[in-house]
Amino acid sequence: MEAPTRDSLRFPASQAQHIDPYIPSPSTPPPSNPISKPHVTLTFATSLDSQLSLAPGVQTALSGPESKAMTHYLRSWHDAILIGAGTAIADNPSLNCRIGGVGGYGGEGLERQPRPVIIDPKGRWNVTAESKCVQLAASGRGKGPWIVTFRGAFGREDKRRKLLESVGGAVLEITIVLATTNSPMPWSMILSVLAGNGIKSVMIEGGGTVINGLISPANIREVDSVIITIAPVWLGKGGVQVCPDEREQEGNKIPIGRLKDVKWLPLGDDVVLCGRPNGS
Ligand SMILES: NC(=O)C1=CN([C@@H]2O[C@H](COP(=O)(O)OP(=O)(O)OC[C@H]3O[C@@H](n4cnc5c(N)ncnc54)[C@H](OP(=O)(O)O)[C@@H]3O)[C@@H](O)[C@H]2O)C=CC1
Ligand SMILES: Nc1nc(O)c(N)c(N[C@@H]2O[C@H](COP(=O)(O)O)[C@@H](O)[C@H]2O)n1
Repeated sequence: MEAPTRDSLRFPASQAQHIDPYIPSPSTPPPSNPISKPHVTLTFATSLDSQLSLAPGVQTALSGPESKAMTHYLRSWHDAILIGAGTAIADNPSLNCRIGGVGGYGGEGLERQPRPVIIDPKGRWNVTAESKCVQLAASGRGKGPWIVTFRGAFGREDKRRKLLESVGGAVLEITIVLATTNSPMPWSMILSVLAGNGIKSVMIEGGGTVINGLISPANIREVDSVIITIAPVWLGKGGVQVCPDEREQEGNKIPIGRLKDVKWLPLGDDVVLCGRPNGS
């Protein structure tokens, strides 16, 4: 293995040992046989007022350097990293792993680089050769992105499809009859498409629509573990909030859910909360 590059990140083993039980890592490798659903780690950074960013469409740095390194450690142990179209458009993200020793940052080829996956049912993301994740794939520092979409959103001749394919990415199409054109894709279907394409573990990073959808009672069973960075900052009203729809039972409001196997890990100025949804 080559030496890690100067711009690579490092996450110490003394901290990684607390995270490893929640992810498919050396101590808990994924199964070798084909699976119907990948391991799902839901992971994001939030403010003290439960917000992901200052405003819709705005990227906001919340994680400090230590928790950012933790996120890249997670990226190094998942086959894929998934975001919604809103995040792809707002952030122009890299979606690669910059931990020293992985492919492109001192390691061989694309070893332990996650596959970027963007949920874009209507083909809203204007991915170009200048998009960061495309540039990284073209220069061997990340895998080509996959877009999961409805059949027809990207035509056969759509130049975005050809661009993705030229860097090892793809458009994965779902054919399904939904109640309305705005109905969400069922998460079970998204995850089964990923499993069918060899993905055994996926970390889902956001944004608000994706997270609130996954922590709703209908979908929370799809989530295996939750790793949340909490930054010591209030962003104020008007940001992108993590707050799922309320839940009622026999006319009374009840909690959406609670985590079990909880661990709190201070990392720099932030604290990282690990847990598993009760029932998973
Ligand atoms: N702090 C953090 O850790 C993170 C912060 N962010 C921030 O979050 C914000 C973006 O959040 P948001 O605007 O809610 O966008 P999202 O990234 O959640 O994307 C939402 C869009 O993705 C598509 N989508 C999501 N789920 C589904 C589904 N089940 N089926 C079909 N389509 C789906 C829809 O596209 P369509 O509308 O075309 O149907 C939807 O409008 C940005 O400001 C970003 O910076 C993002 C990630 C992490
Ligand atoms: N862990 C974390 N902390 C923050 O403060 C963030 N804003 C995010 N955002 C997520 O990371 C993506 C950007 O990552 P790259 O460095 O460009 O690879 C962004 O798209 C969000 O998914 N995450």
